Amino acid sequence: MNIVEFKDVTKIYGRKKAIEEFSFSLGENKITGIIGRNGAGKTTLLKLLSGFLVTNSGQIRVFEEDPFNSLLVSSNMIFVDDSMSFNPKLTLLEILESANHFYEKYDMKFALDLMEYFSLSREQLHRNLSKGMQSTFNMILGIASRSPLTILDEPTTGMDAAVRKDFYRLVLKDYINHPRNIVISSHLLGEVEHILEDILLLKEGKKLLHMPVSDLKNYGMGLRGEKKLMLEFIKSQQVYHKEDFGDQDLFAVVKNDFEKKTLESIKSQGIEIIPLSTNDICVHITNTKRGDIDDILSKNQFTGYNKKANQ
Ligand SMILES: Nc1ncnc2c1ncn2[C@@H]1O[C@H](COP(=O)(O)OP(=O)(O)OP(=O)(O)O)[C@@H](O)[C@H]1O
Repeated sequence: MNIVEFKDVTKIYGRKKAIEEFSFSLGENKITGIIGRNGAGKTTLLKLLSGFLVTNSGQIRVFEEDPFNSLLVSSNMIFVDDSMSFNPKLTLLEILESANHFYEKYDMKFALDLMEYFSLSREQLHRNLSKGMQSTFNMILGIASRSPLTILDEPTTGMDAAVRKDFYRLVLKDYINHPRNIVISSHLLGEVEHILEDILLLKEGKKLLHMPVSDLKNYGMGLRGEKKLMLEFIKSQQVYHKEDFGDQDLFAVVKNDFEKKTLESIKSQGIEIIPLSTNDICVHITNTKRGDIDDILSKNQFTGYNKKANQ
């Protein structure tokens, strides 16, 4: 059974289409990464999924219901992000107690053990915690809920490196012991990919791909060779990125839908095949800019910003 179904979903803020004709589904018990650059639409997608936002068009089903105003969805789902707000008078213990009351599978002992491990005092108020400690507490609240649909929106914001490491280990181990659907958004695939099974990649509100992380490794590849030869070869390919490499060569990132014999033929012509990391593949296929940061730097290094000329 699919836990989540999106069919042609569009969400517009003013004139901005944050999510556009988006369709995907999530089966049972997986860790899925929602990956995309800043502004790609990750948070909007997760808020639609959680029933916090209504669509402009299209259909969403979560546990076979429209998530908006659904008690079934809210009691089986937890949404964790760094802007969670609580009654300011409640202590951390009281917040956990109310979650324990609401969520059927809540593991209060686990939550309290984690609080102790991360040096969070039960008597503290949430608003008095540092940013990183708030994220840590929110993560404890979310993981201990054991919600069938656990949504973590950029959960590591503000956490230091050691806490991040513990966080990823905790999510993975707890998921193995208590399988459920965990959806994590991030703009850093490299940081989360070791705990993900599937990746849903967004670009400018649209779905670019949804596949097992292991398949993403072969989705794109780097090619380098003599410029003229390369330009001739890549003109019939889907090219995500190209840049000069020295005076003579060109480097390009292309979609990998080549047959084995084509690869052998290009190698024999002197084009080198360069394997890319999944993170590099994501960066290149979600790139929206023309040129790169070096172009801006080289344009500005001698002149600087001339206020008068620009007035
Ligand atoms: N409440 C809003 N009103 C108007 N525009 C919005 C609103 N929320 C989001 N947007 C716009 O919708 C687009 C998608 O935003 P969203 O927050 O979903 O992206 P994101 O992928 O989560 O970004 P980030 O990684 O920077 O958090 C952006 O262009 C953003 O400016």
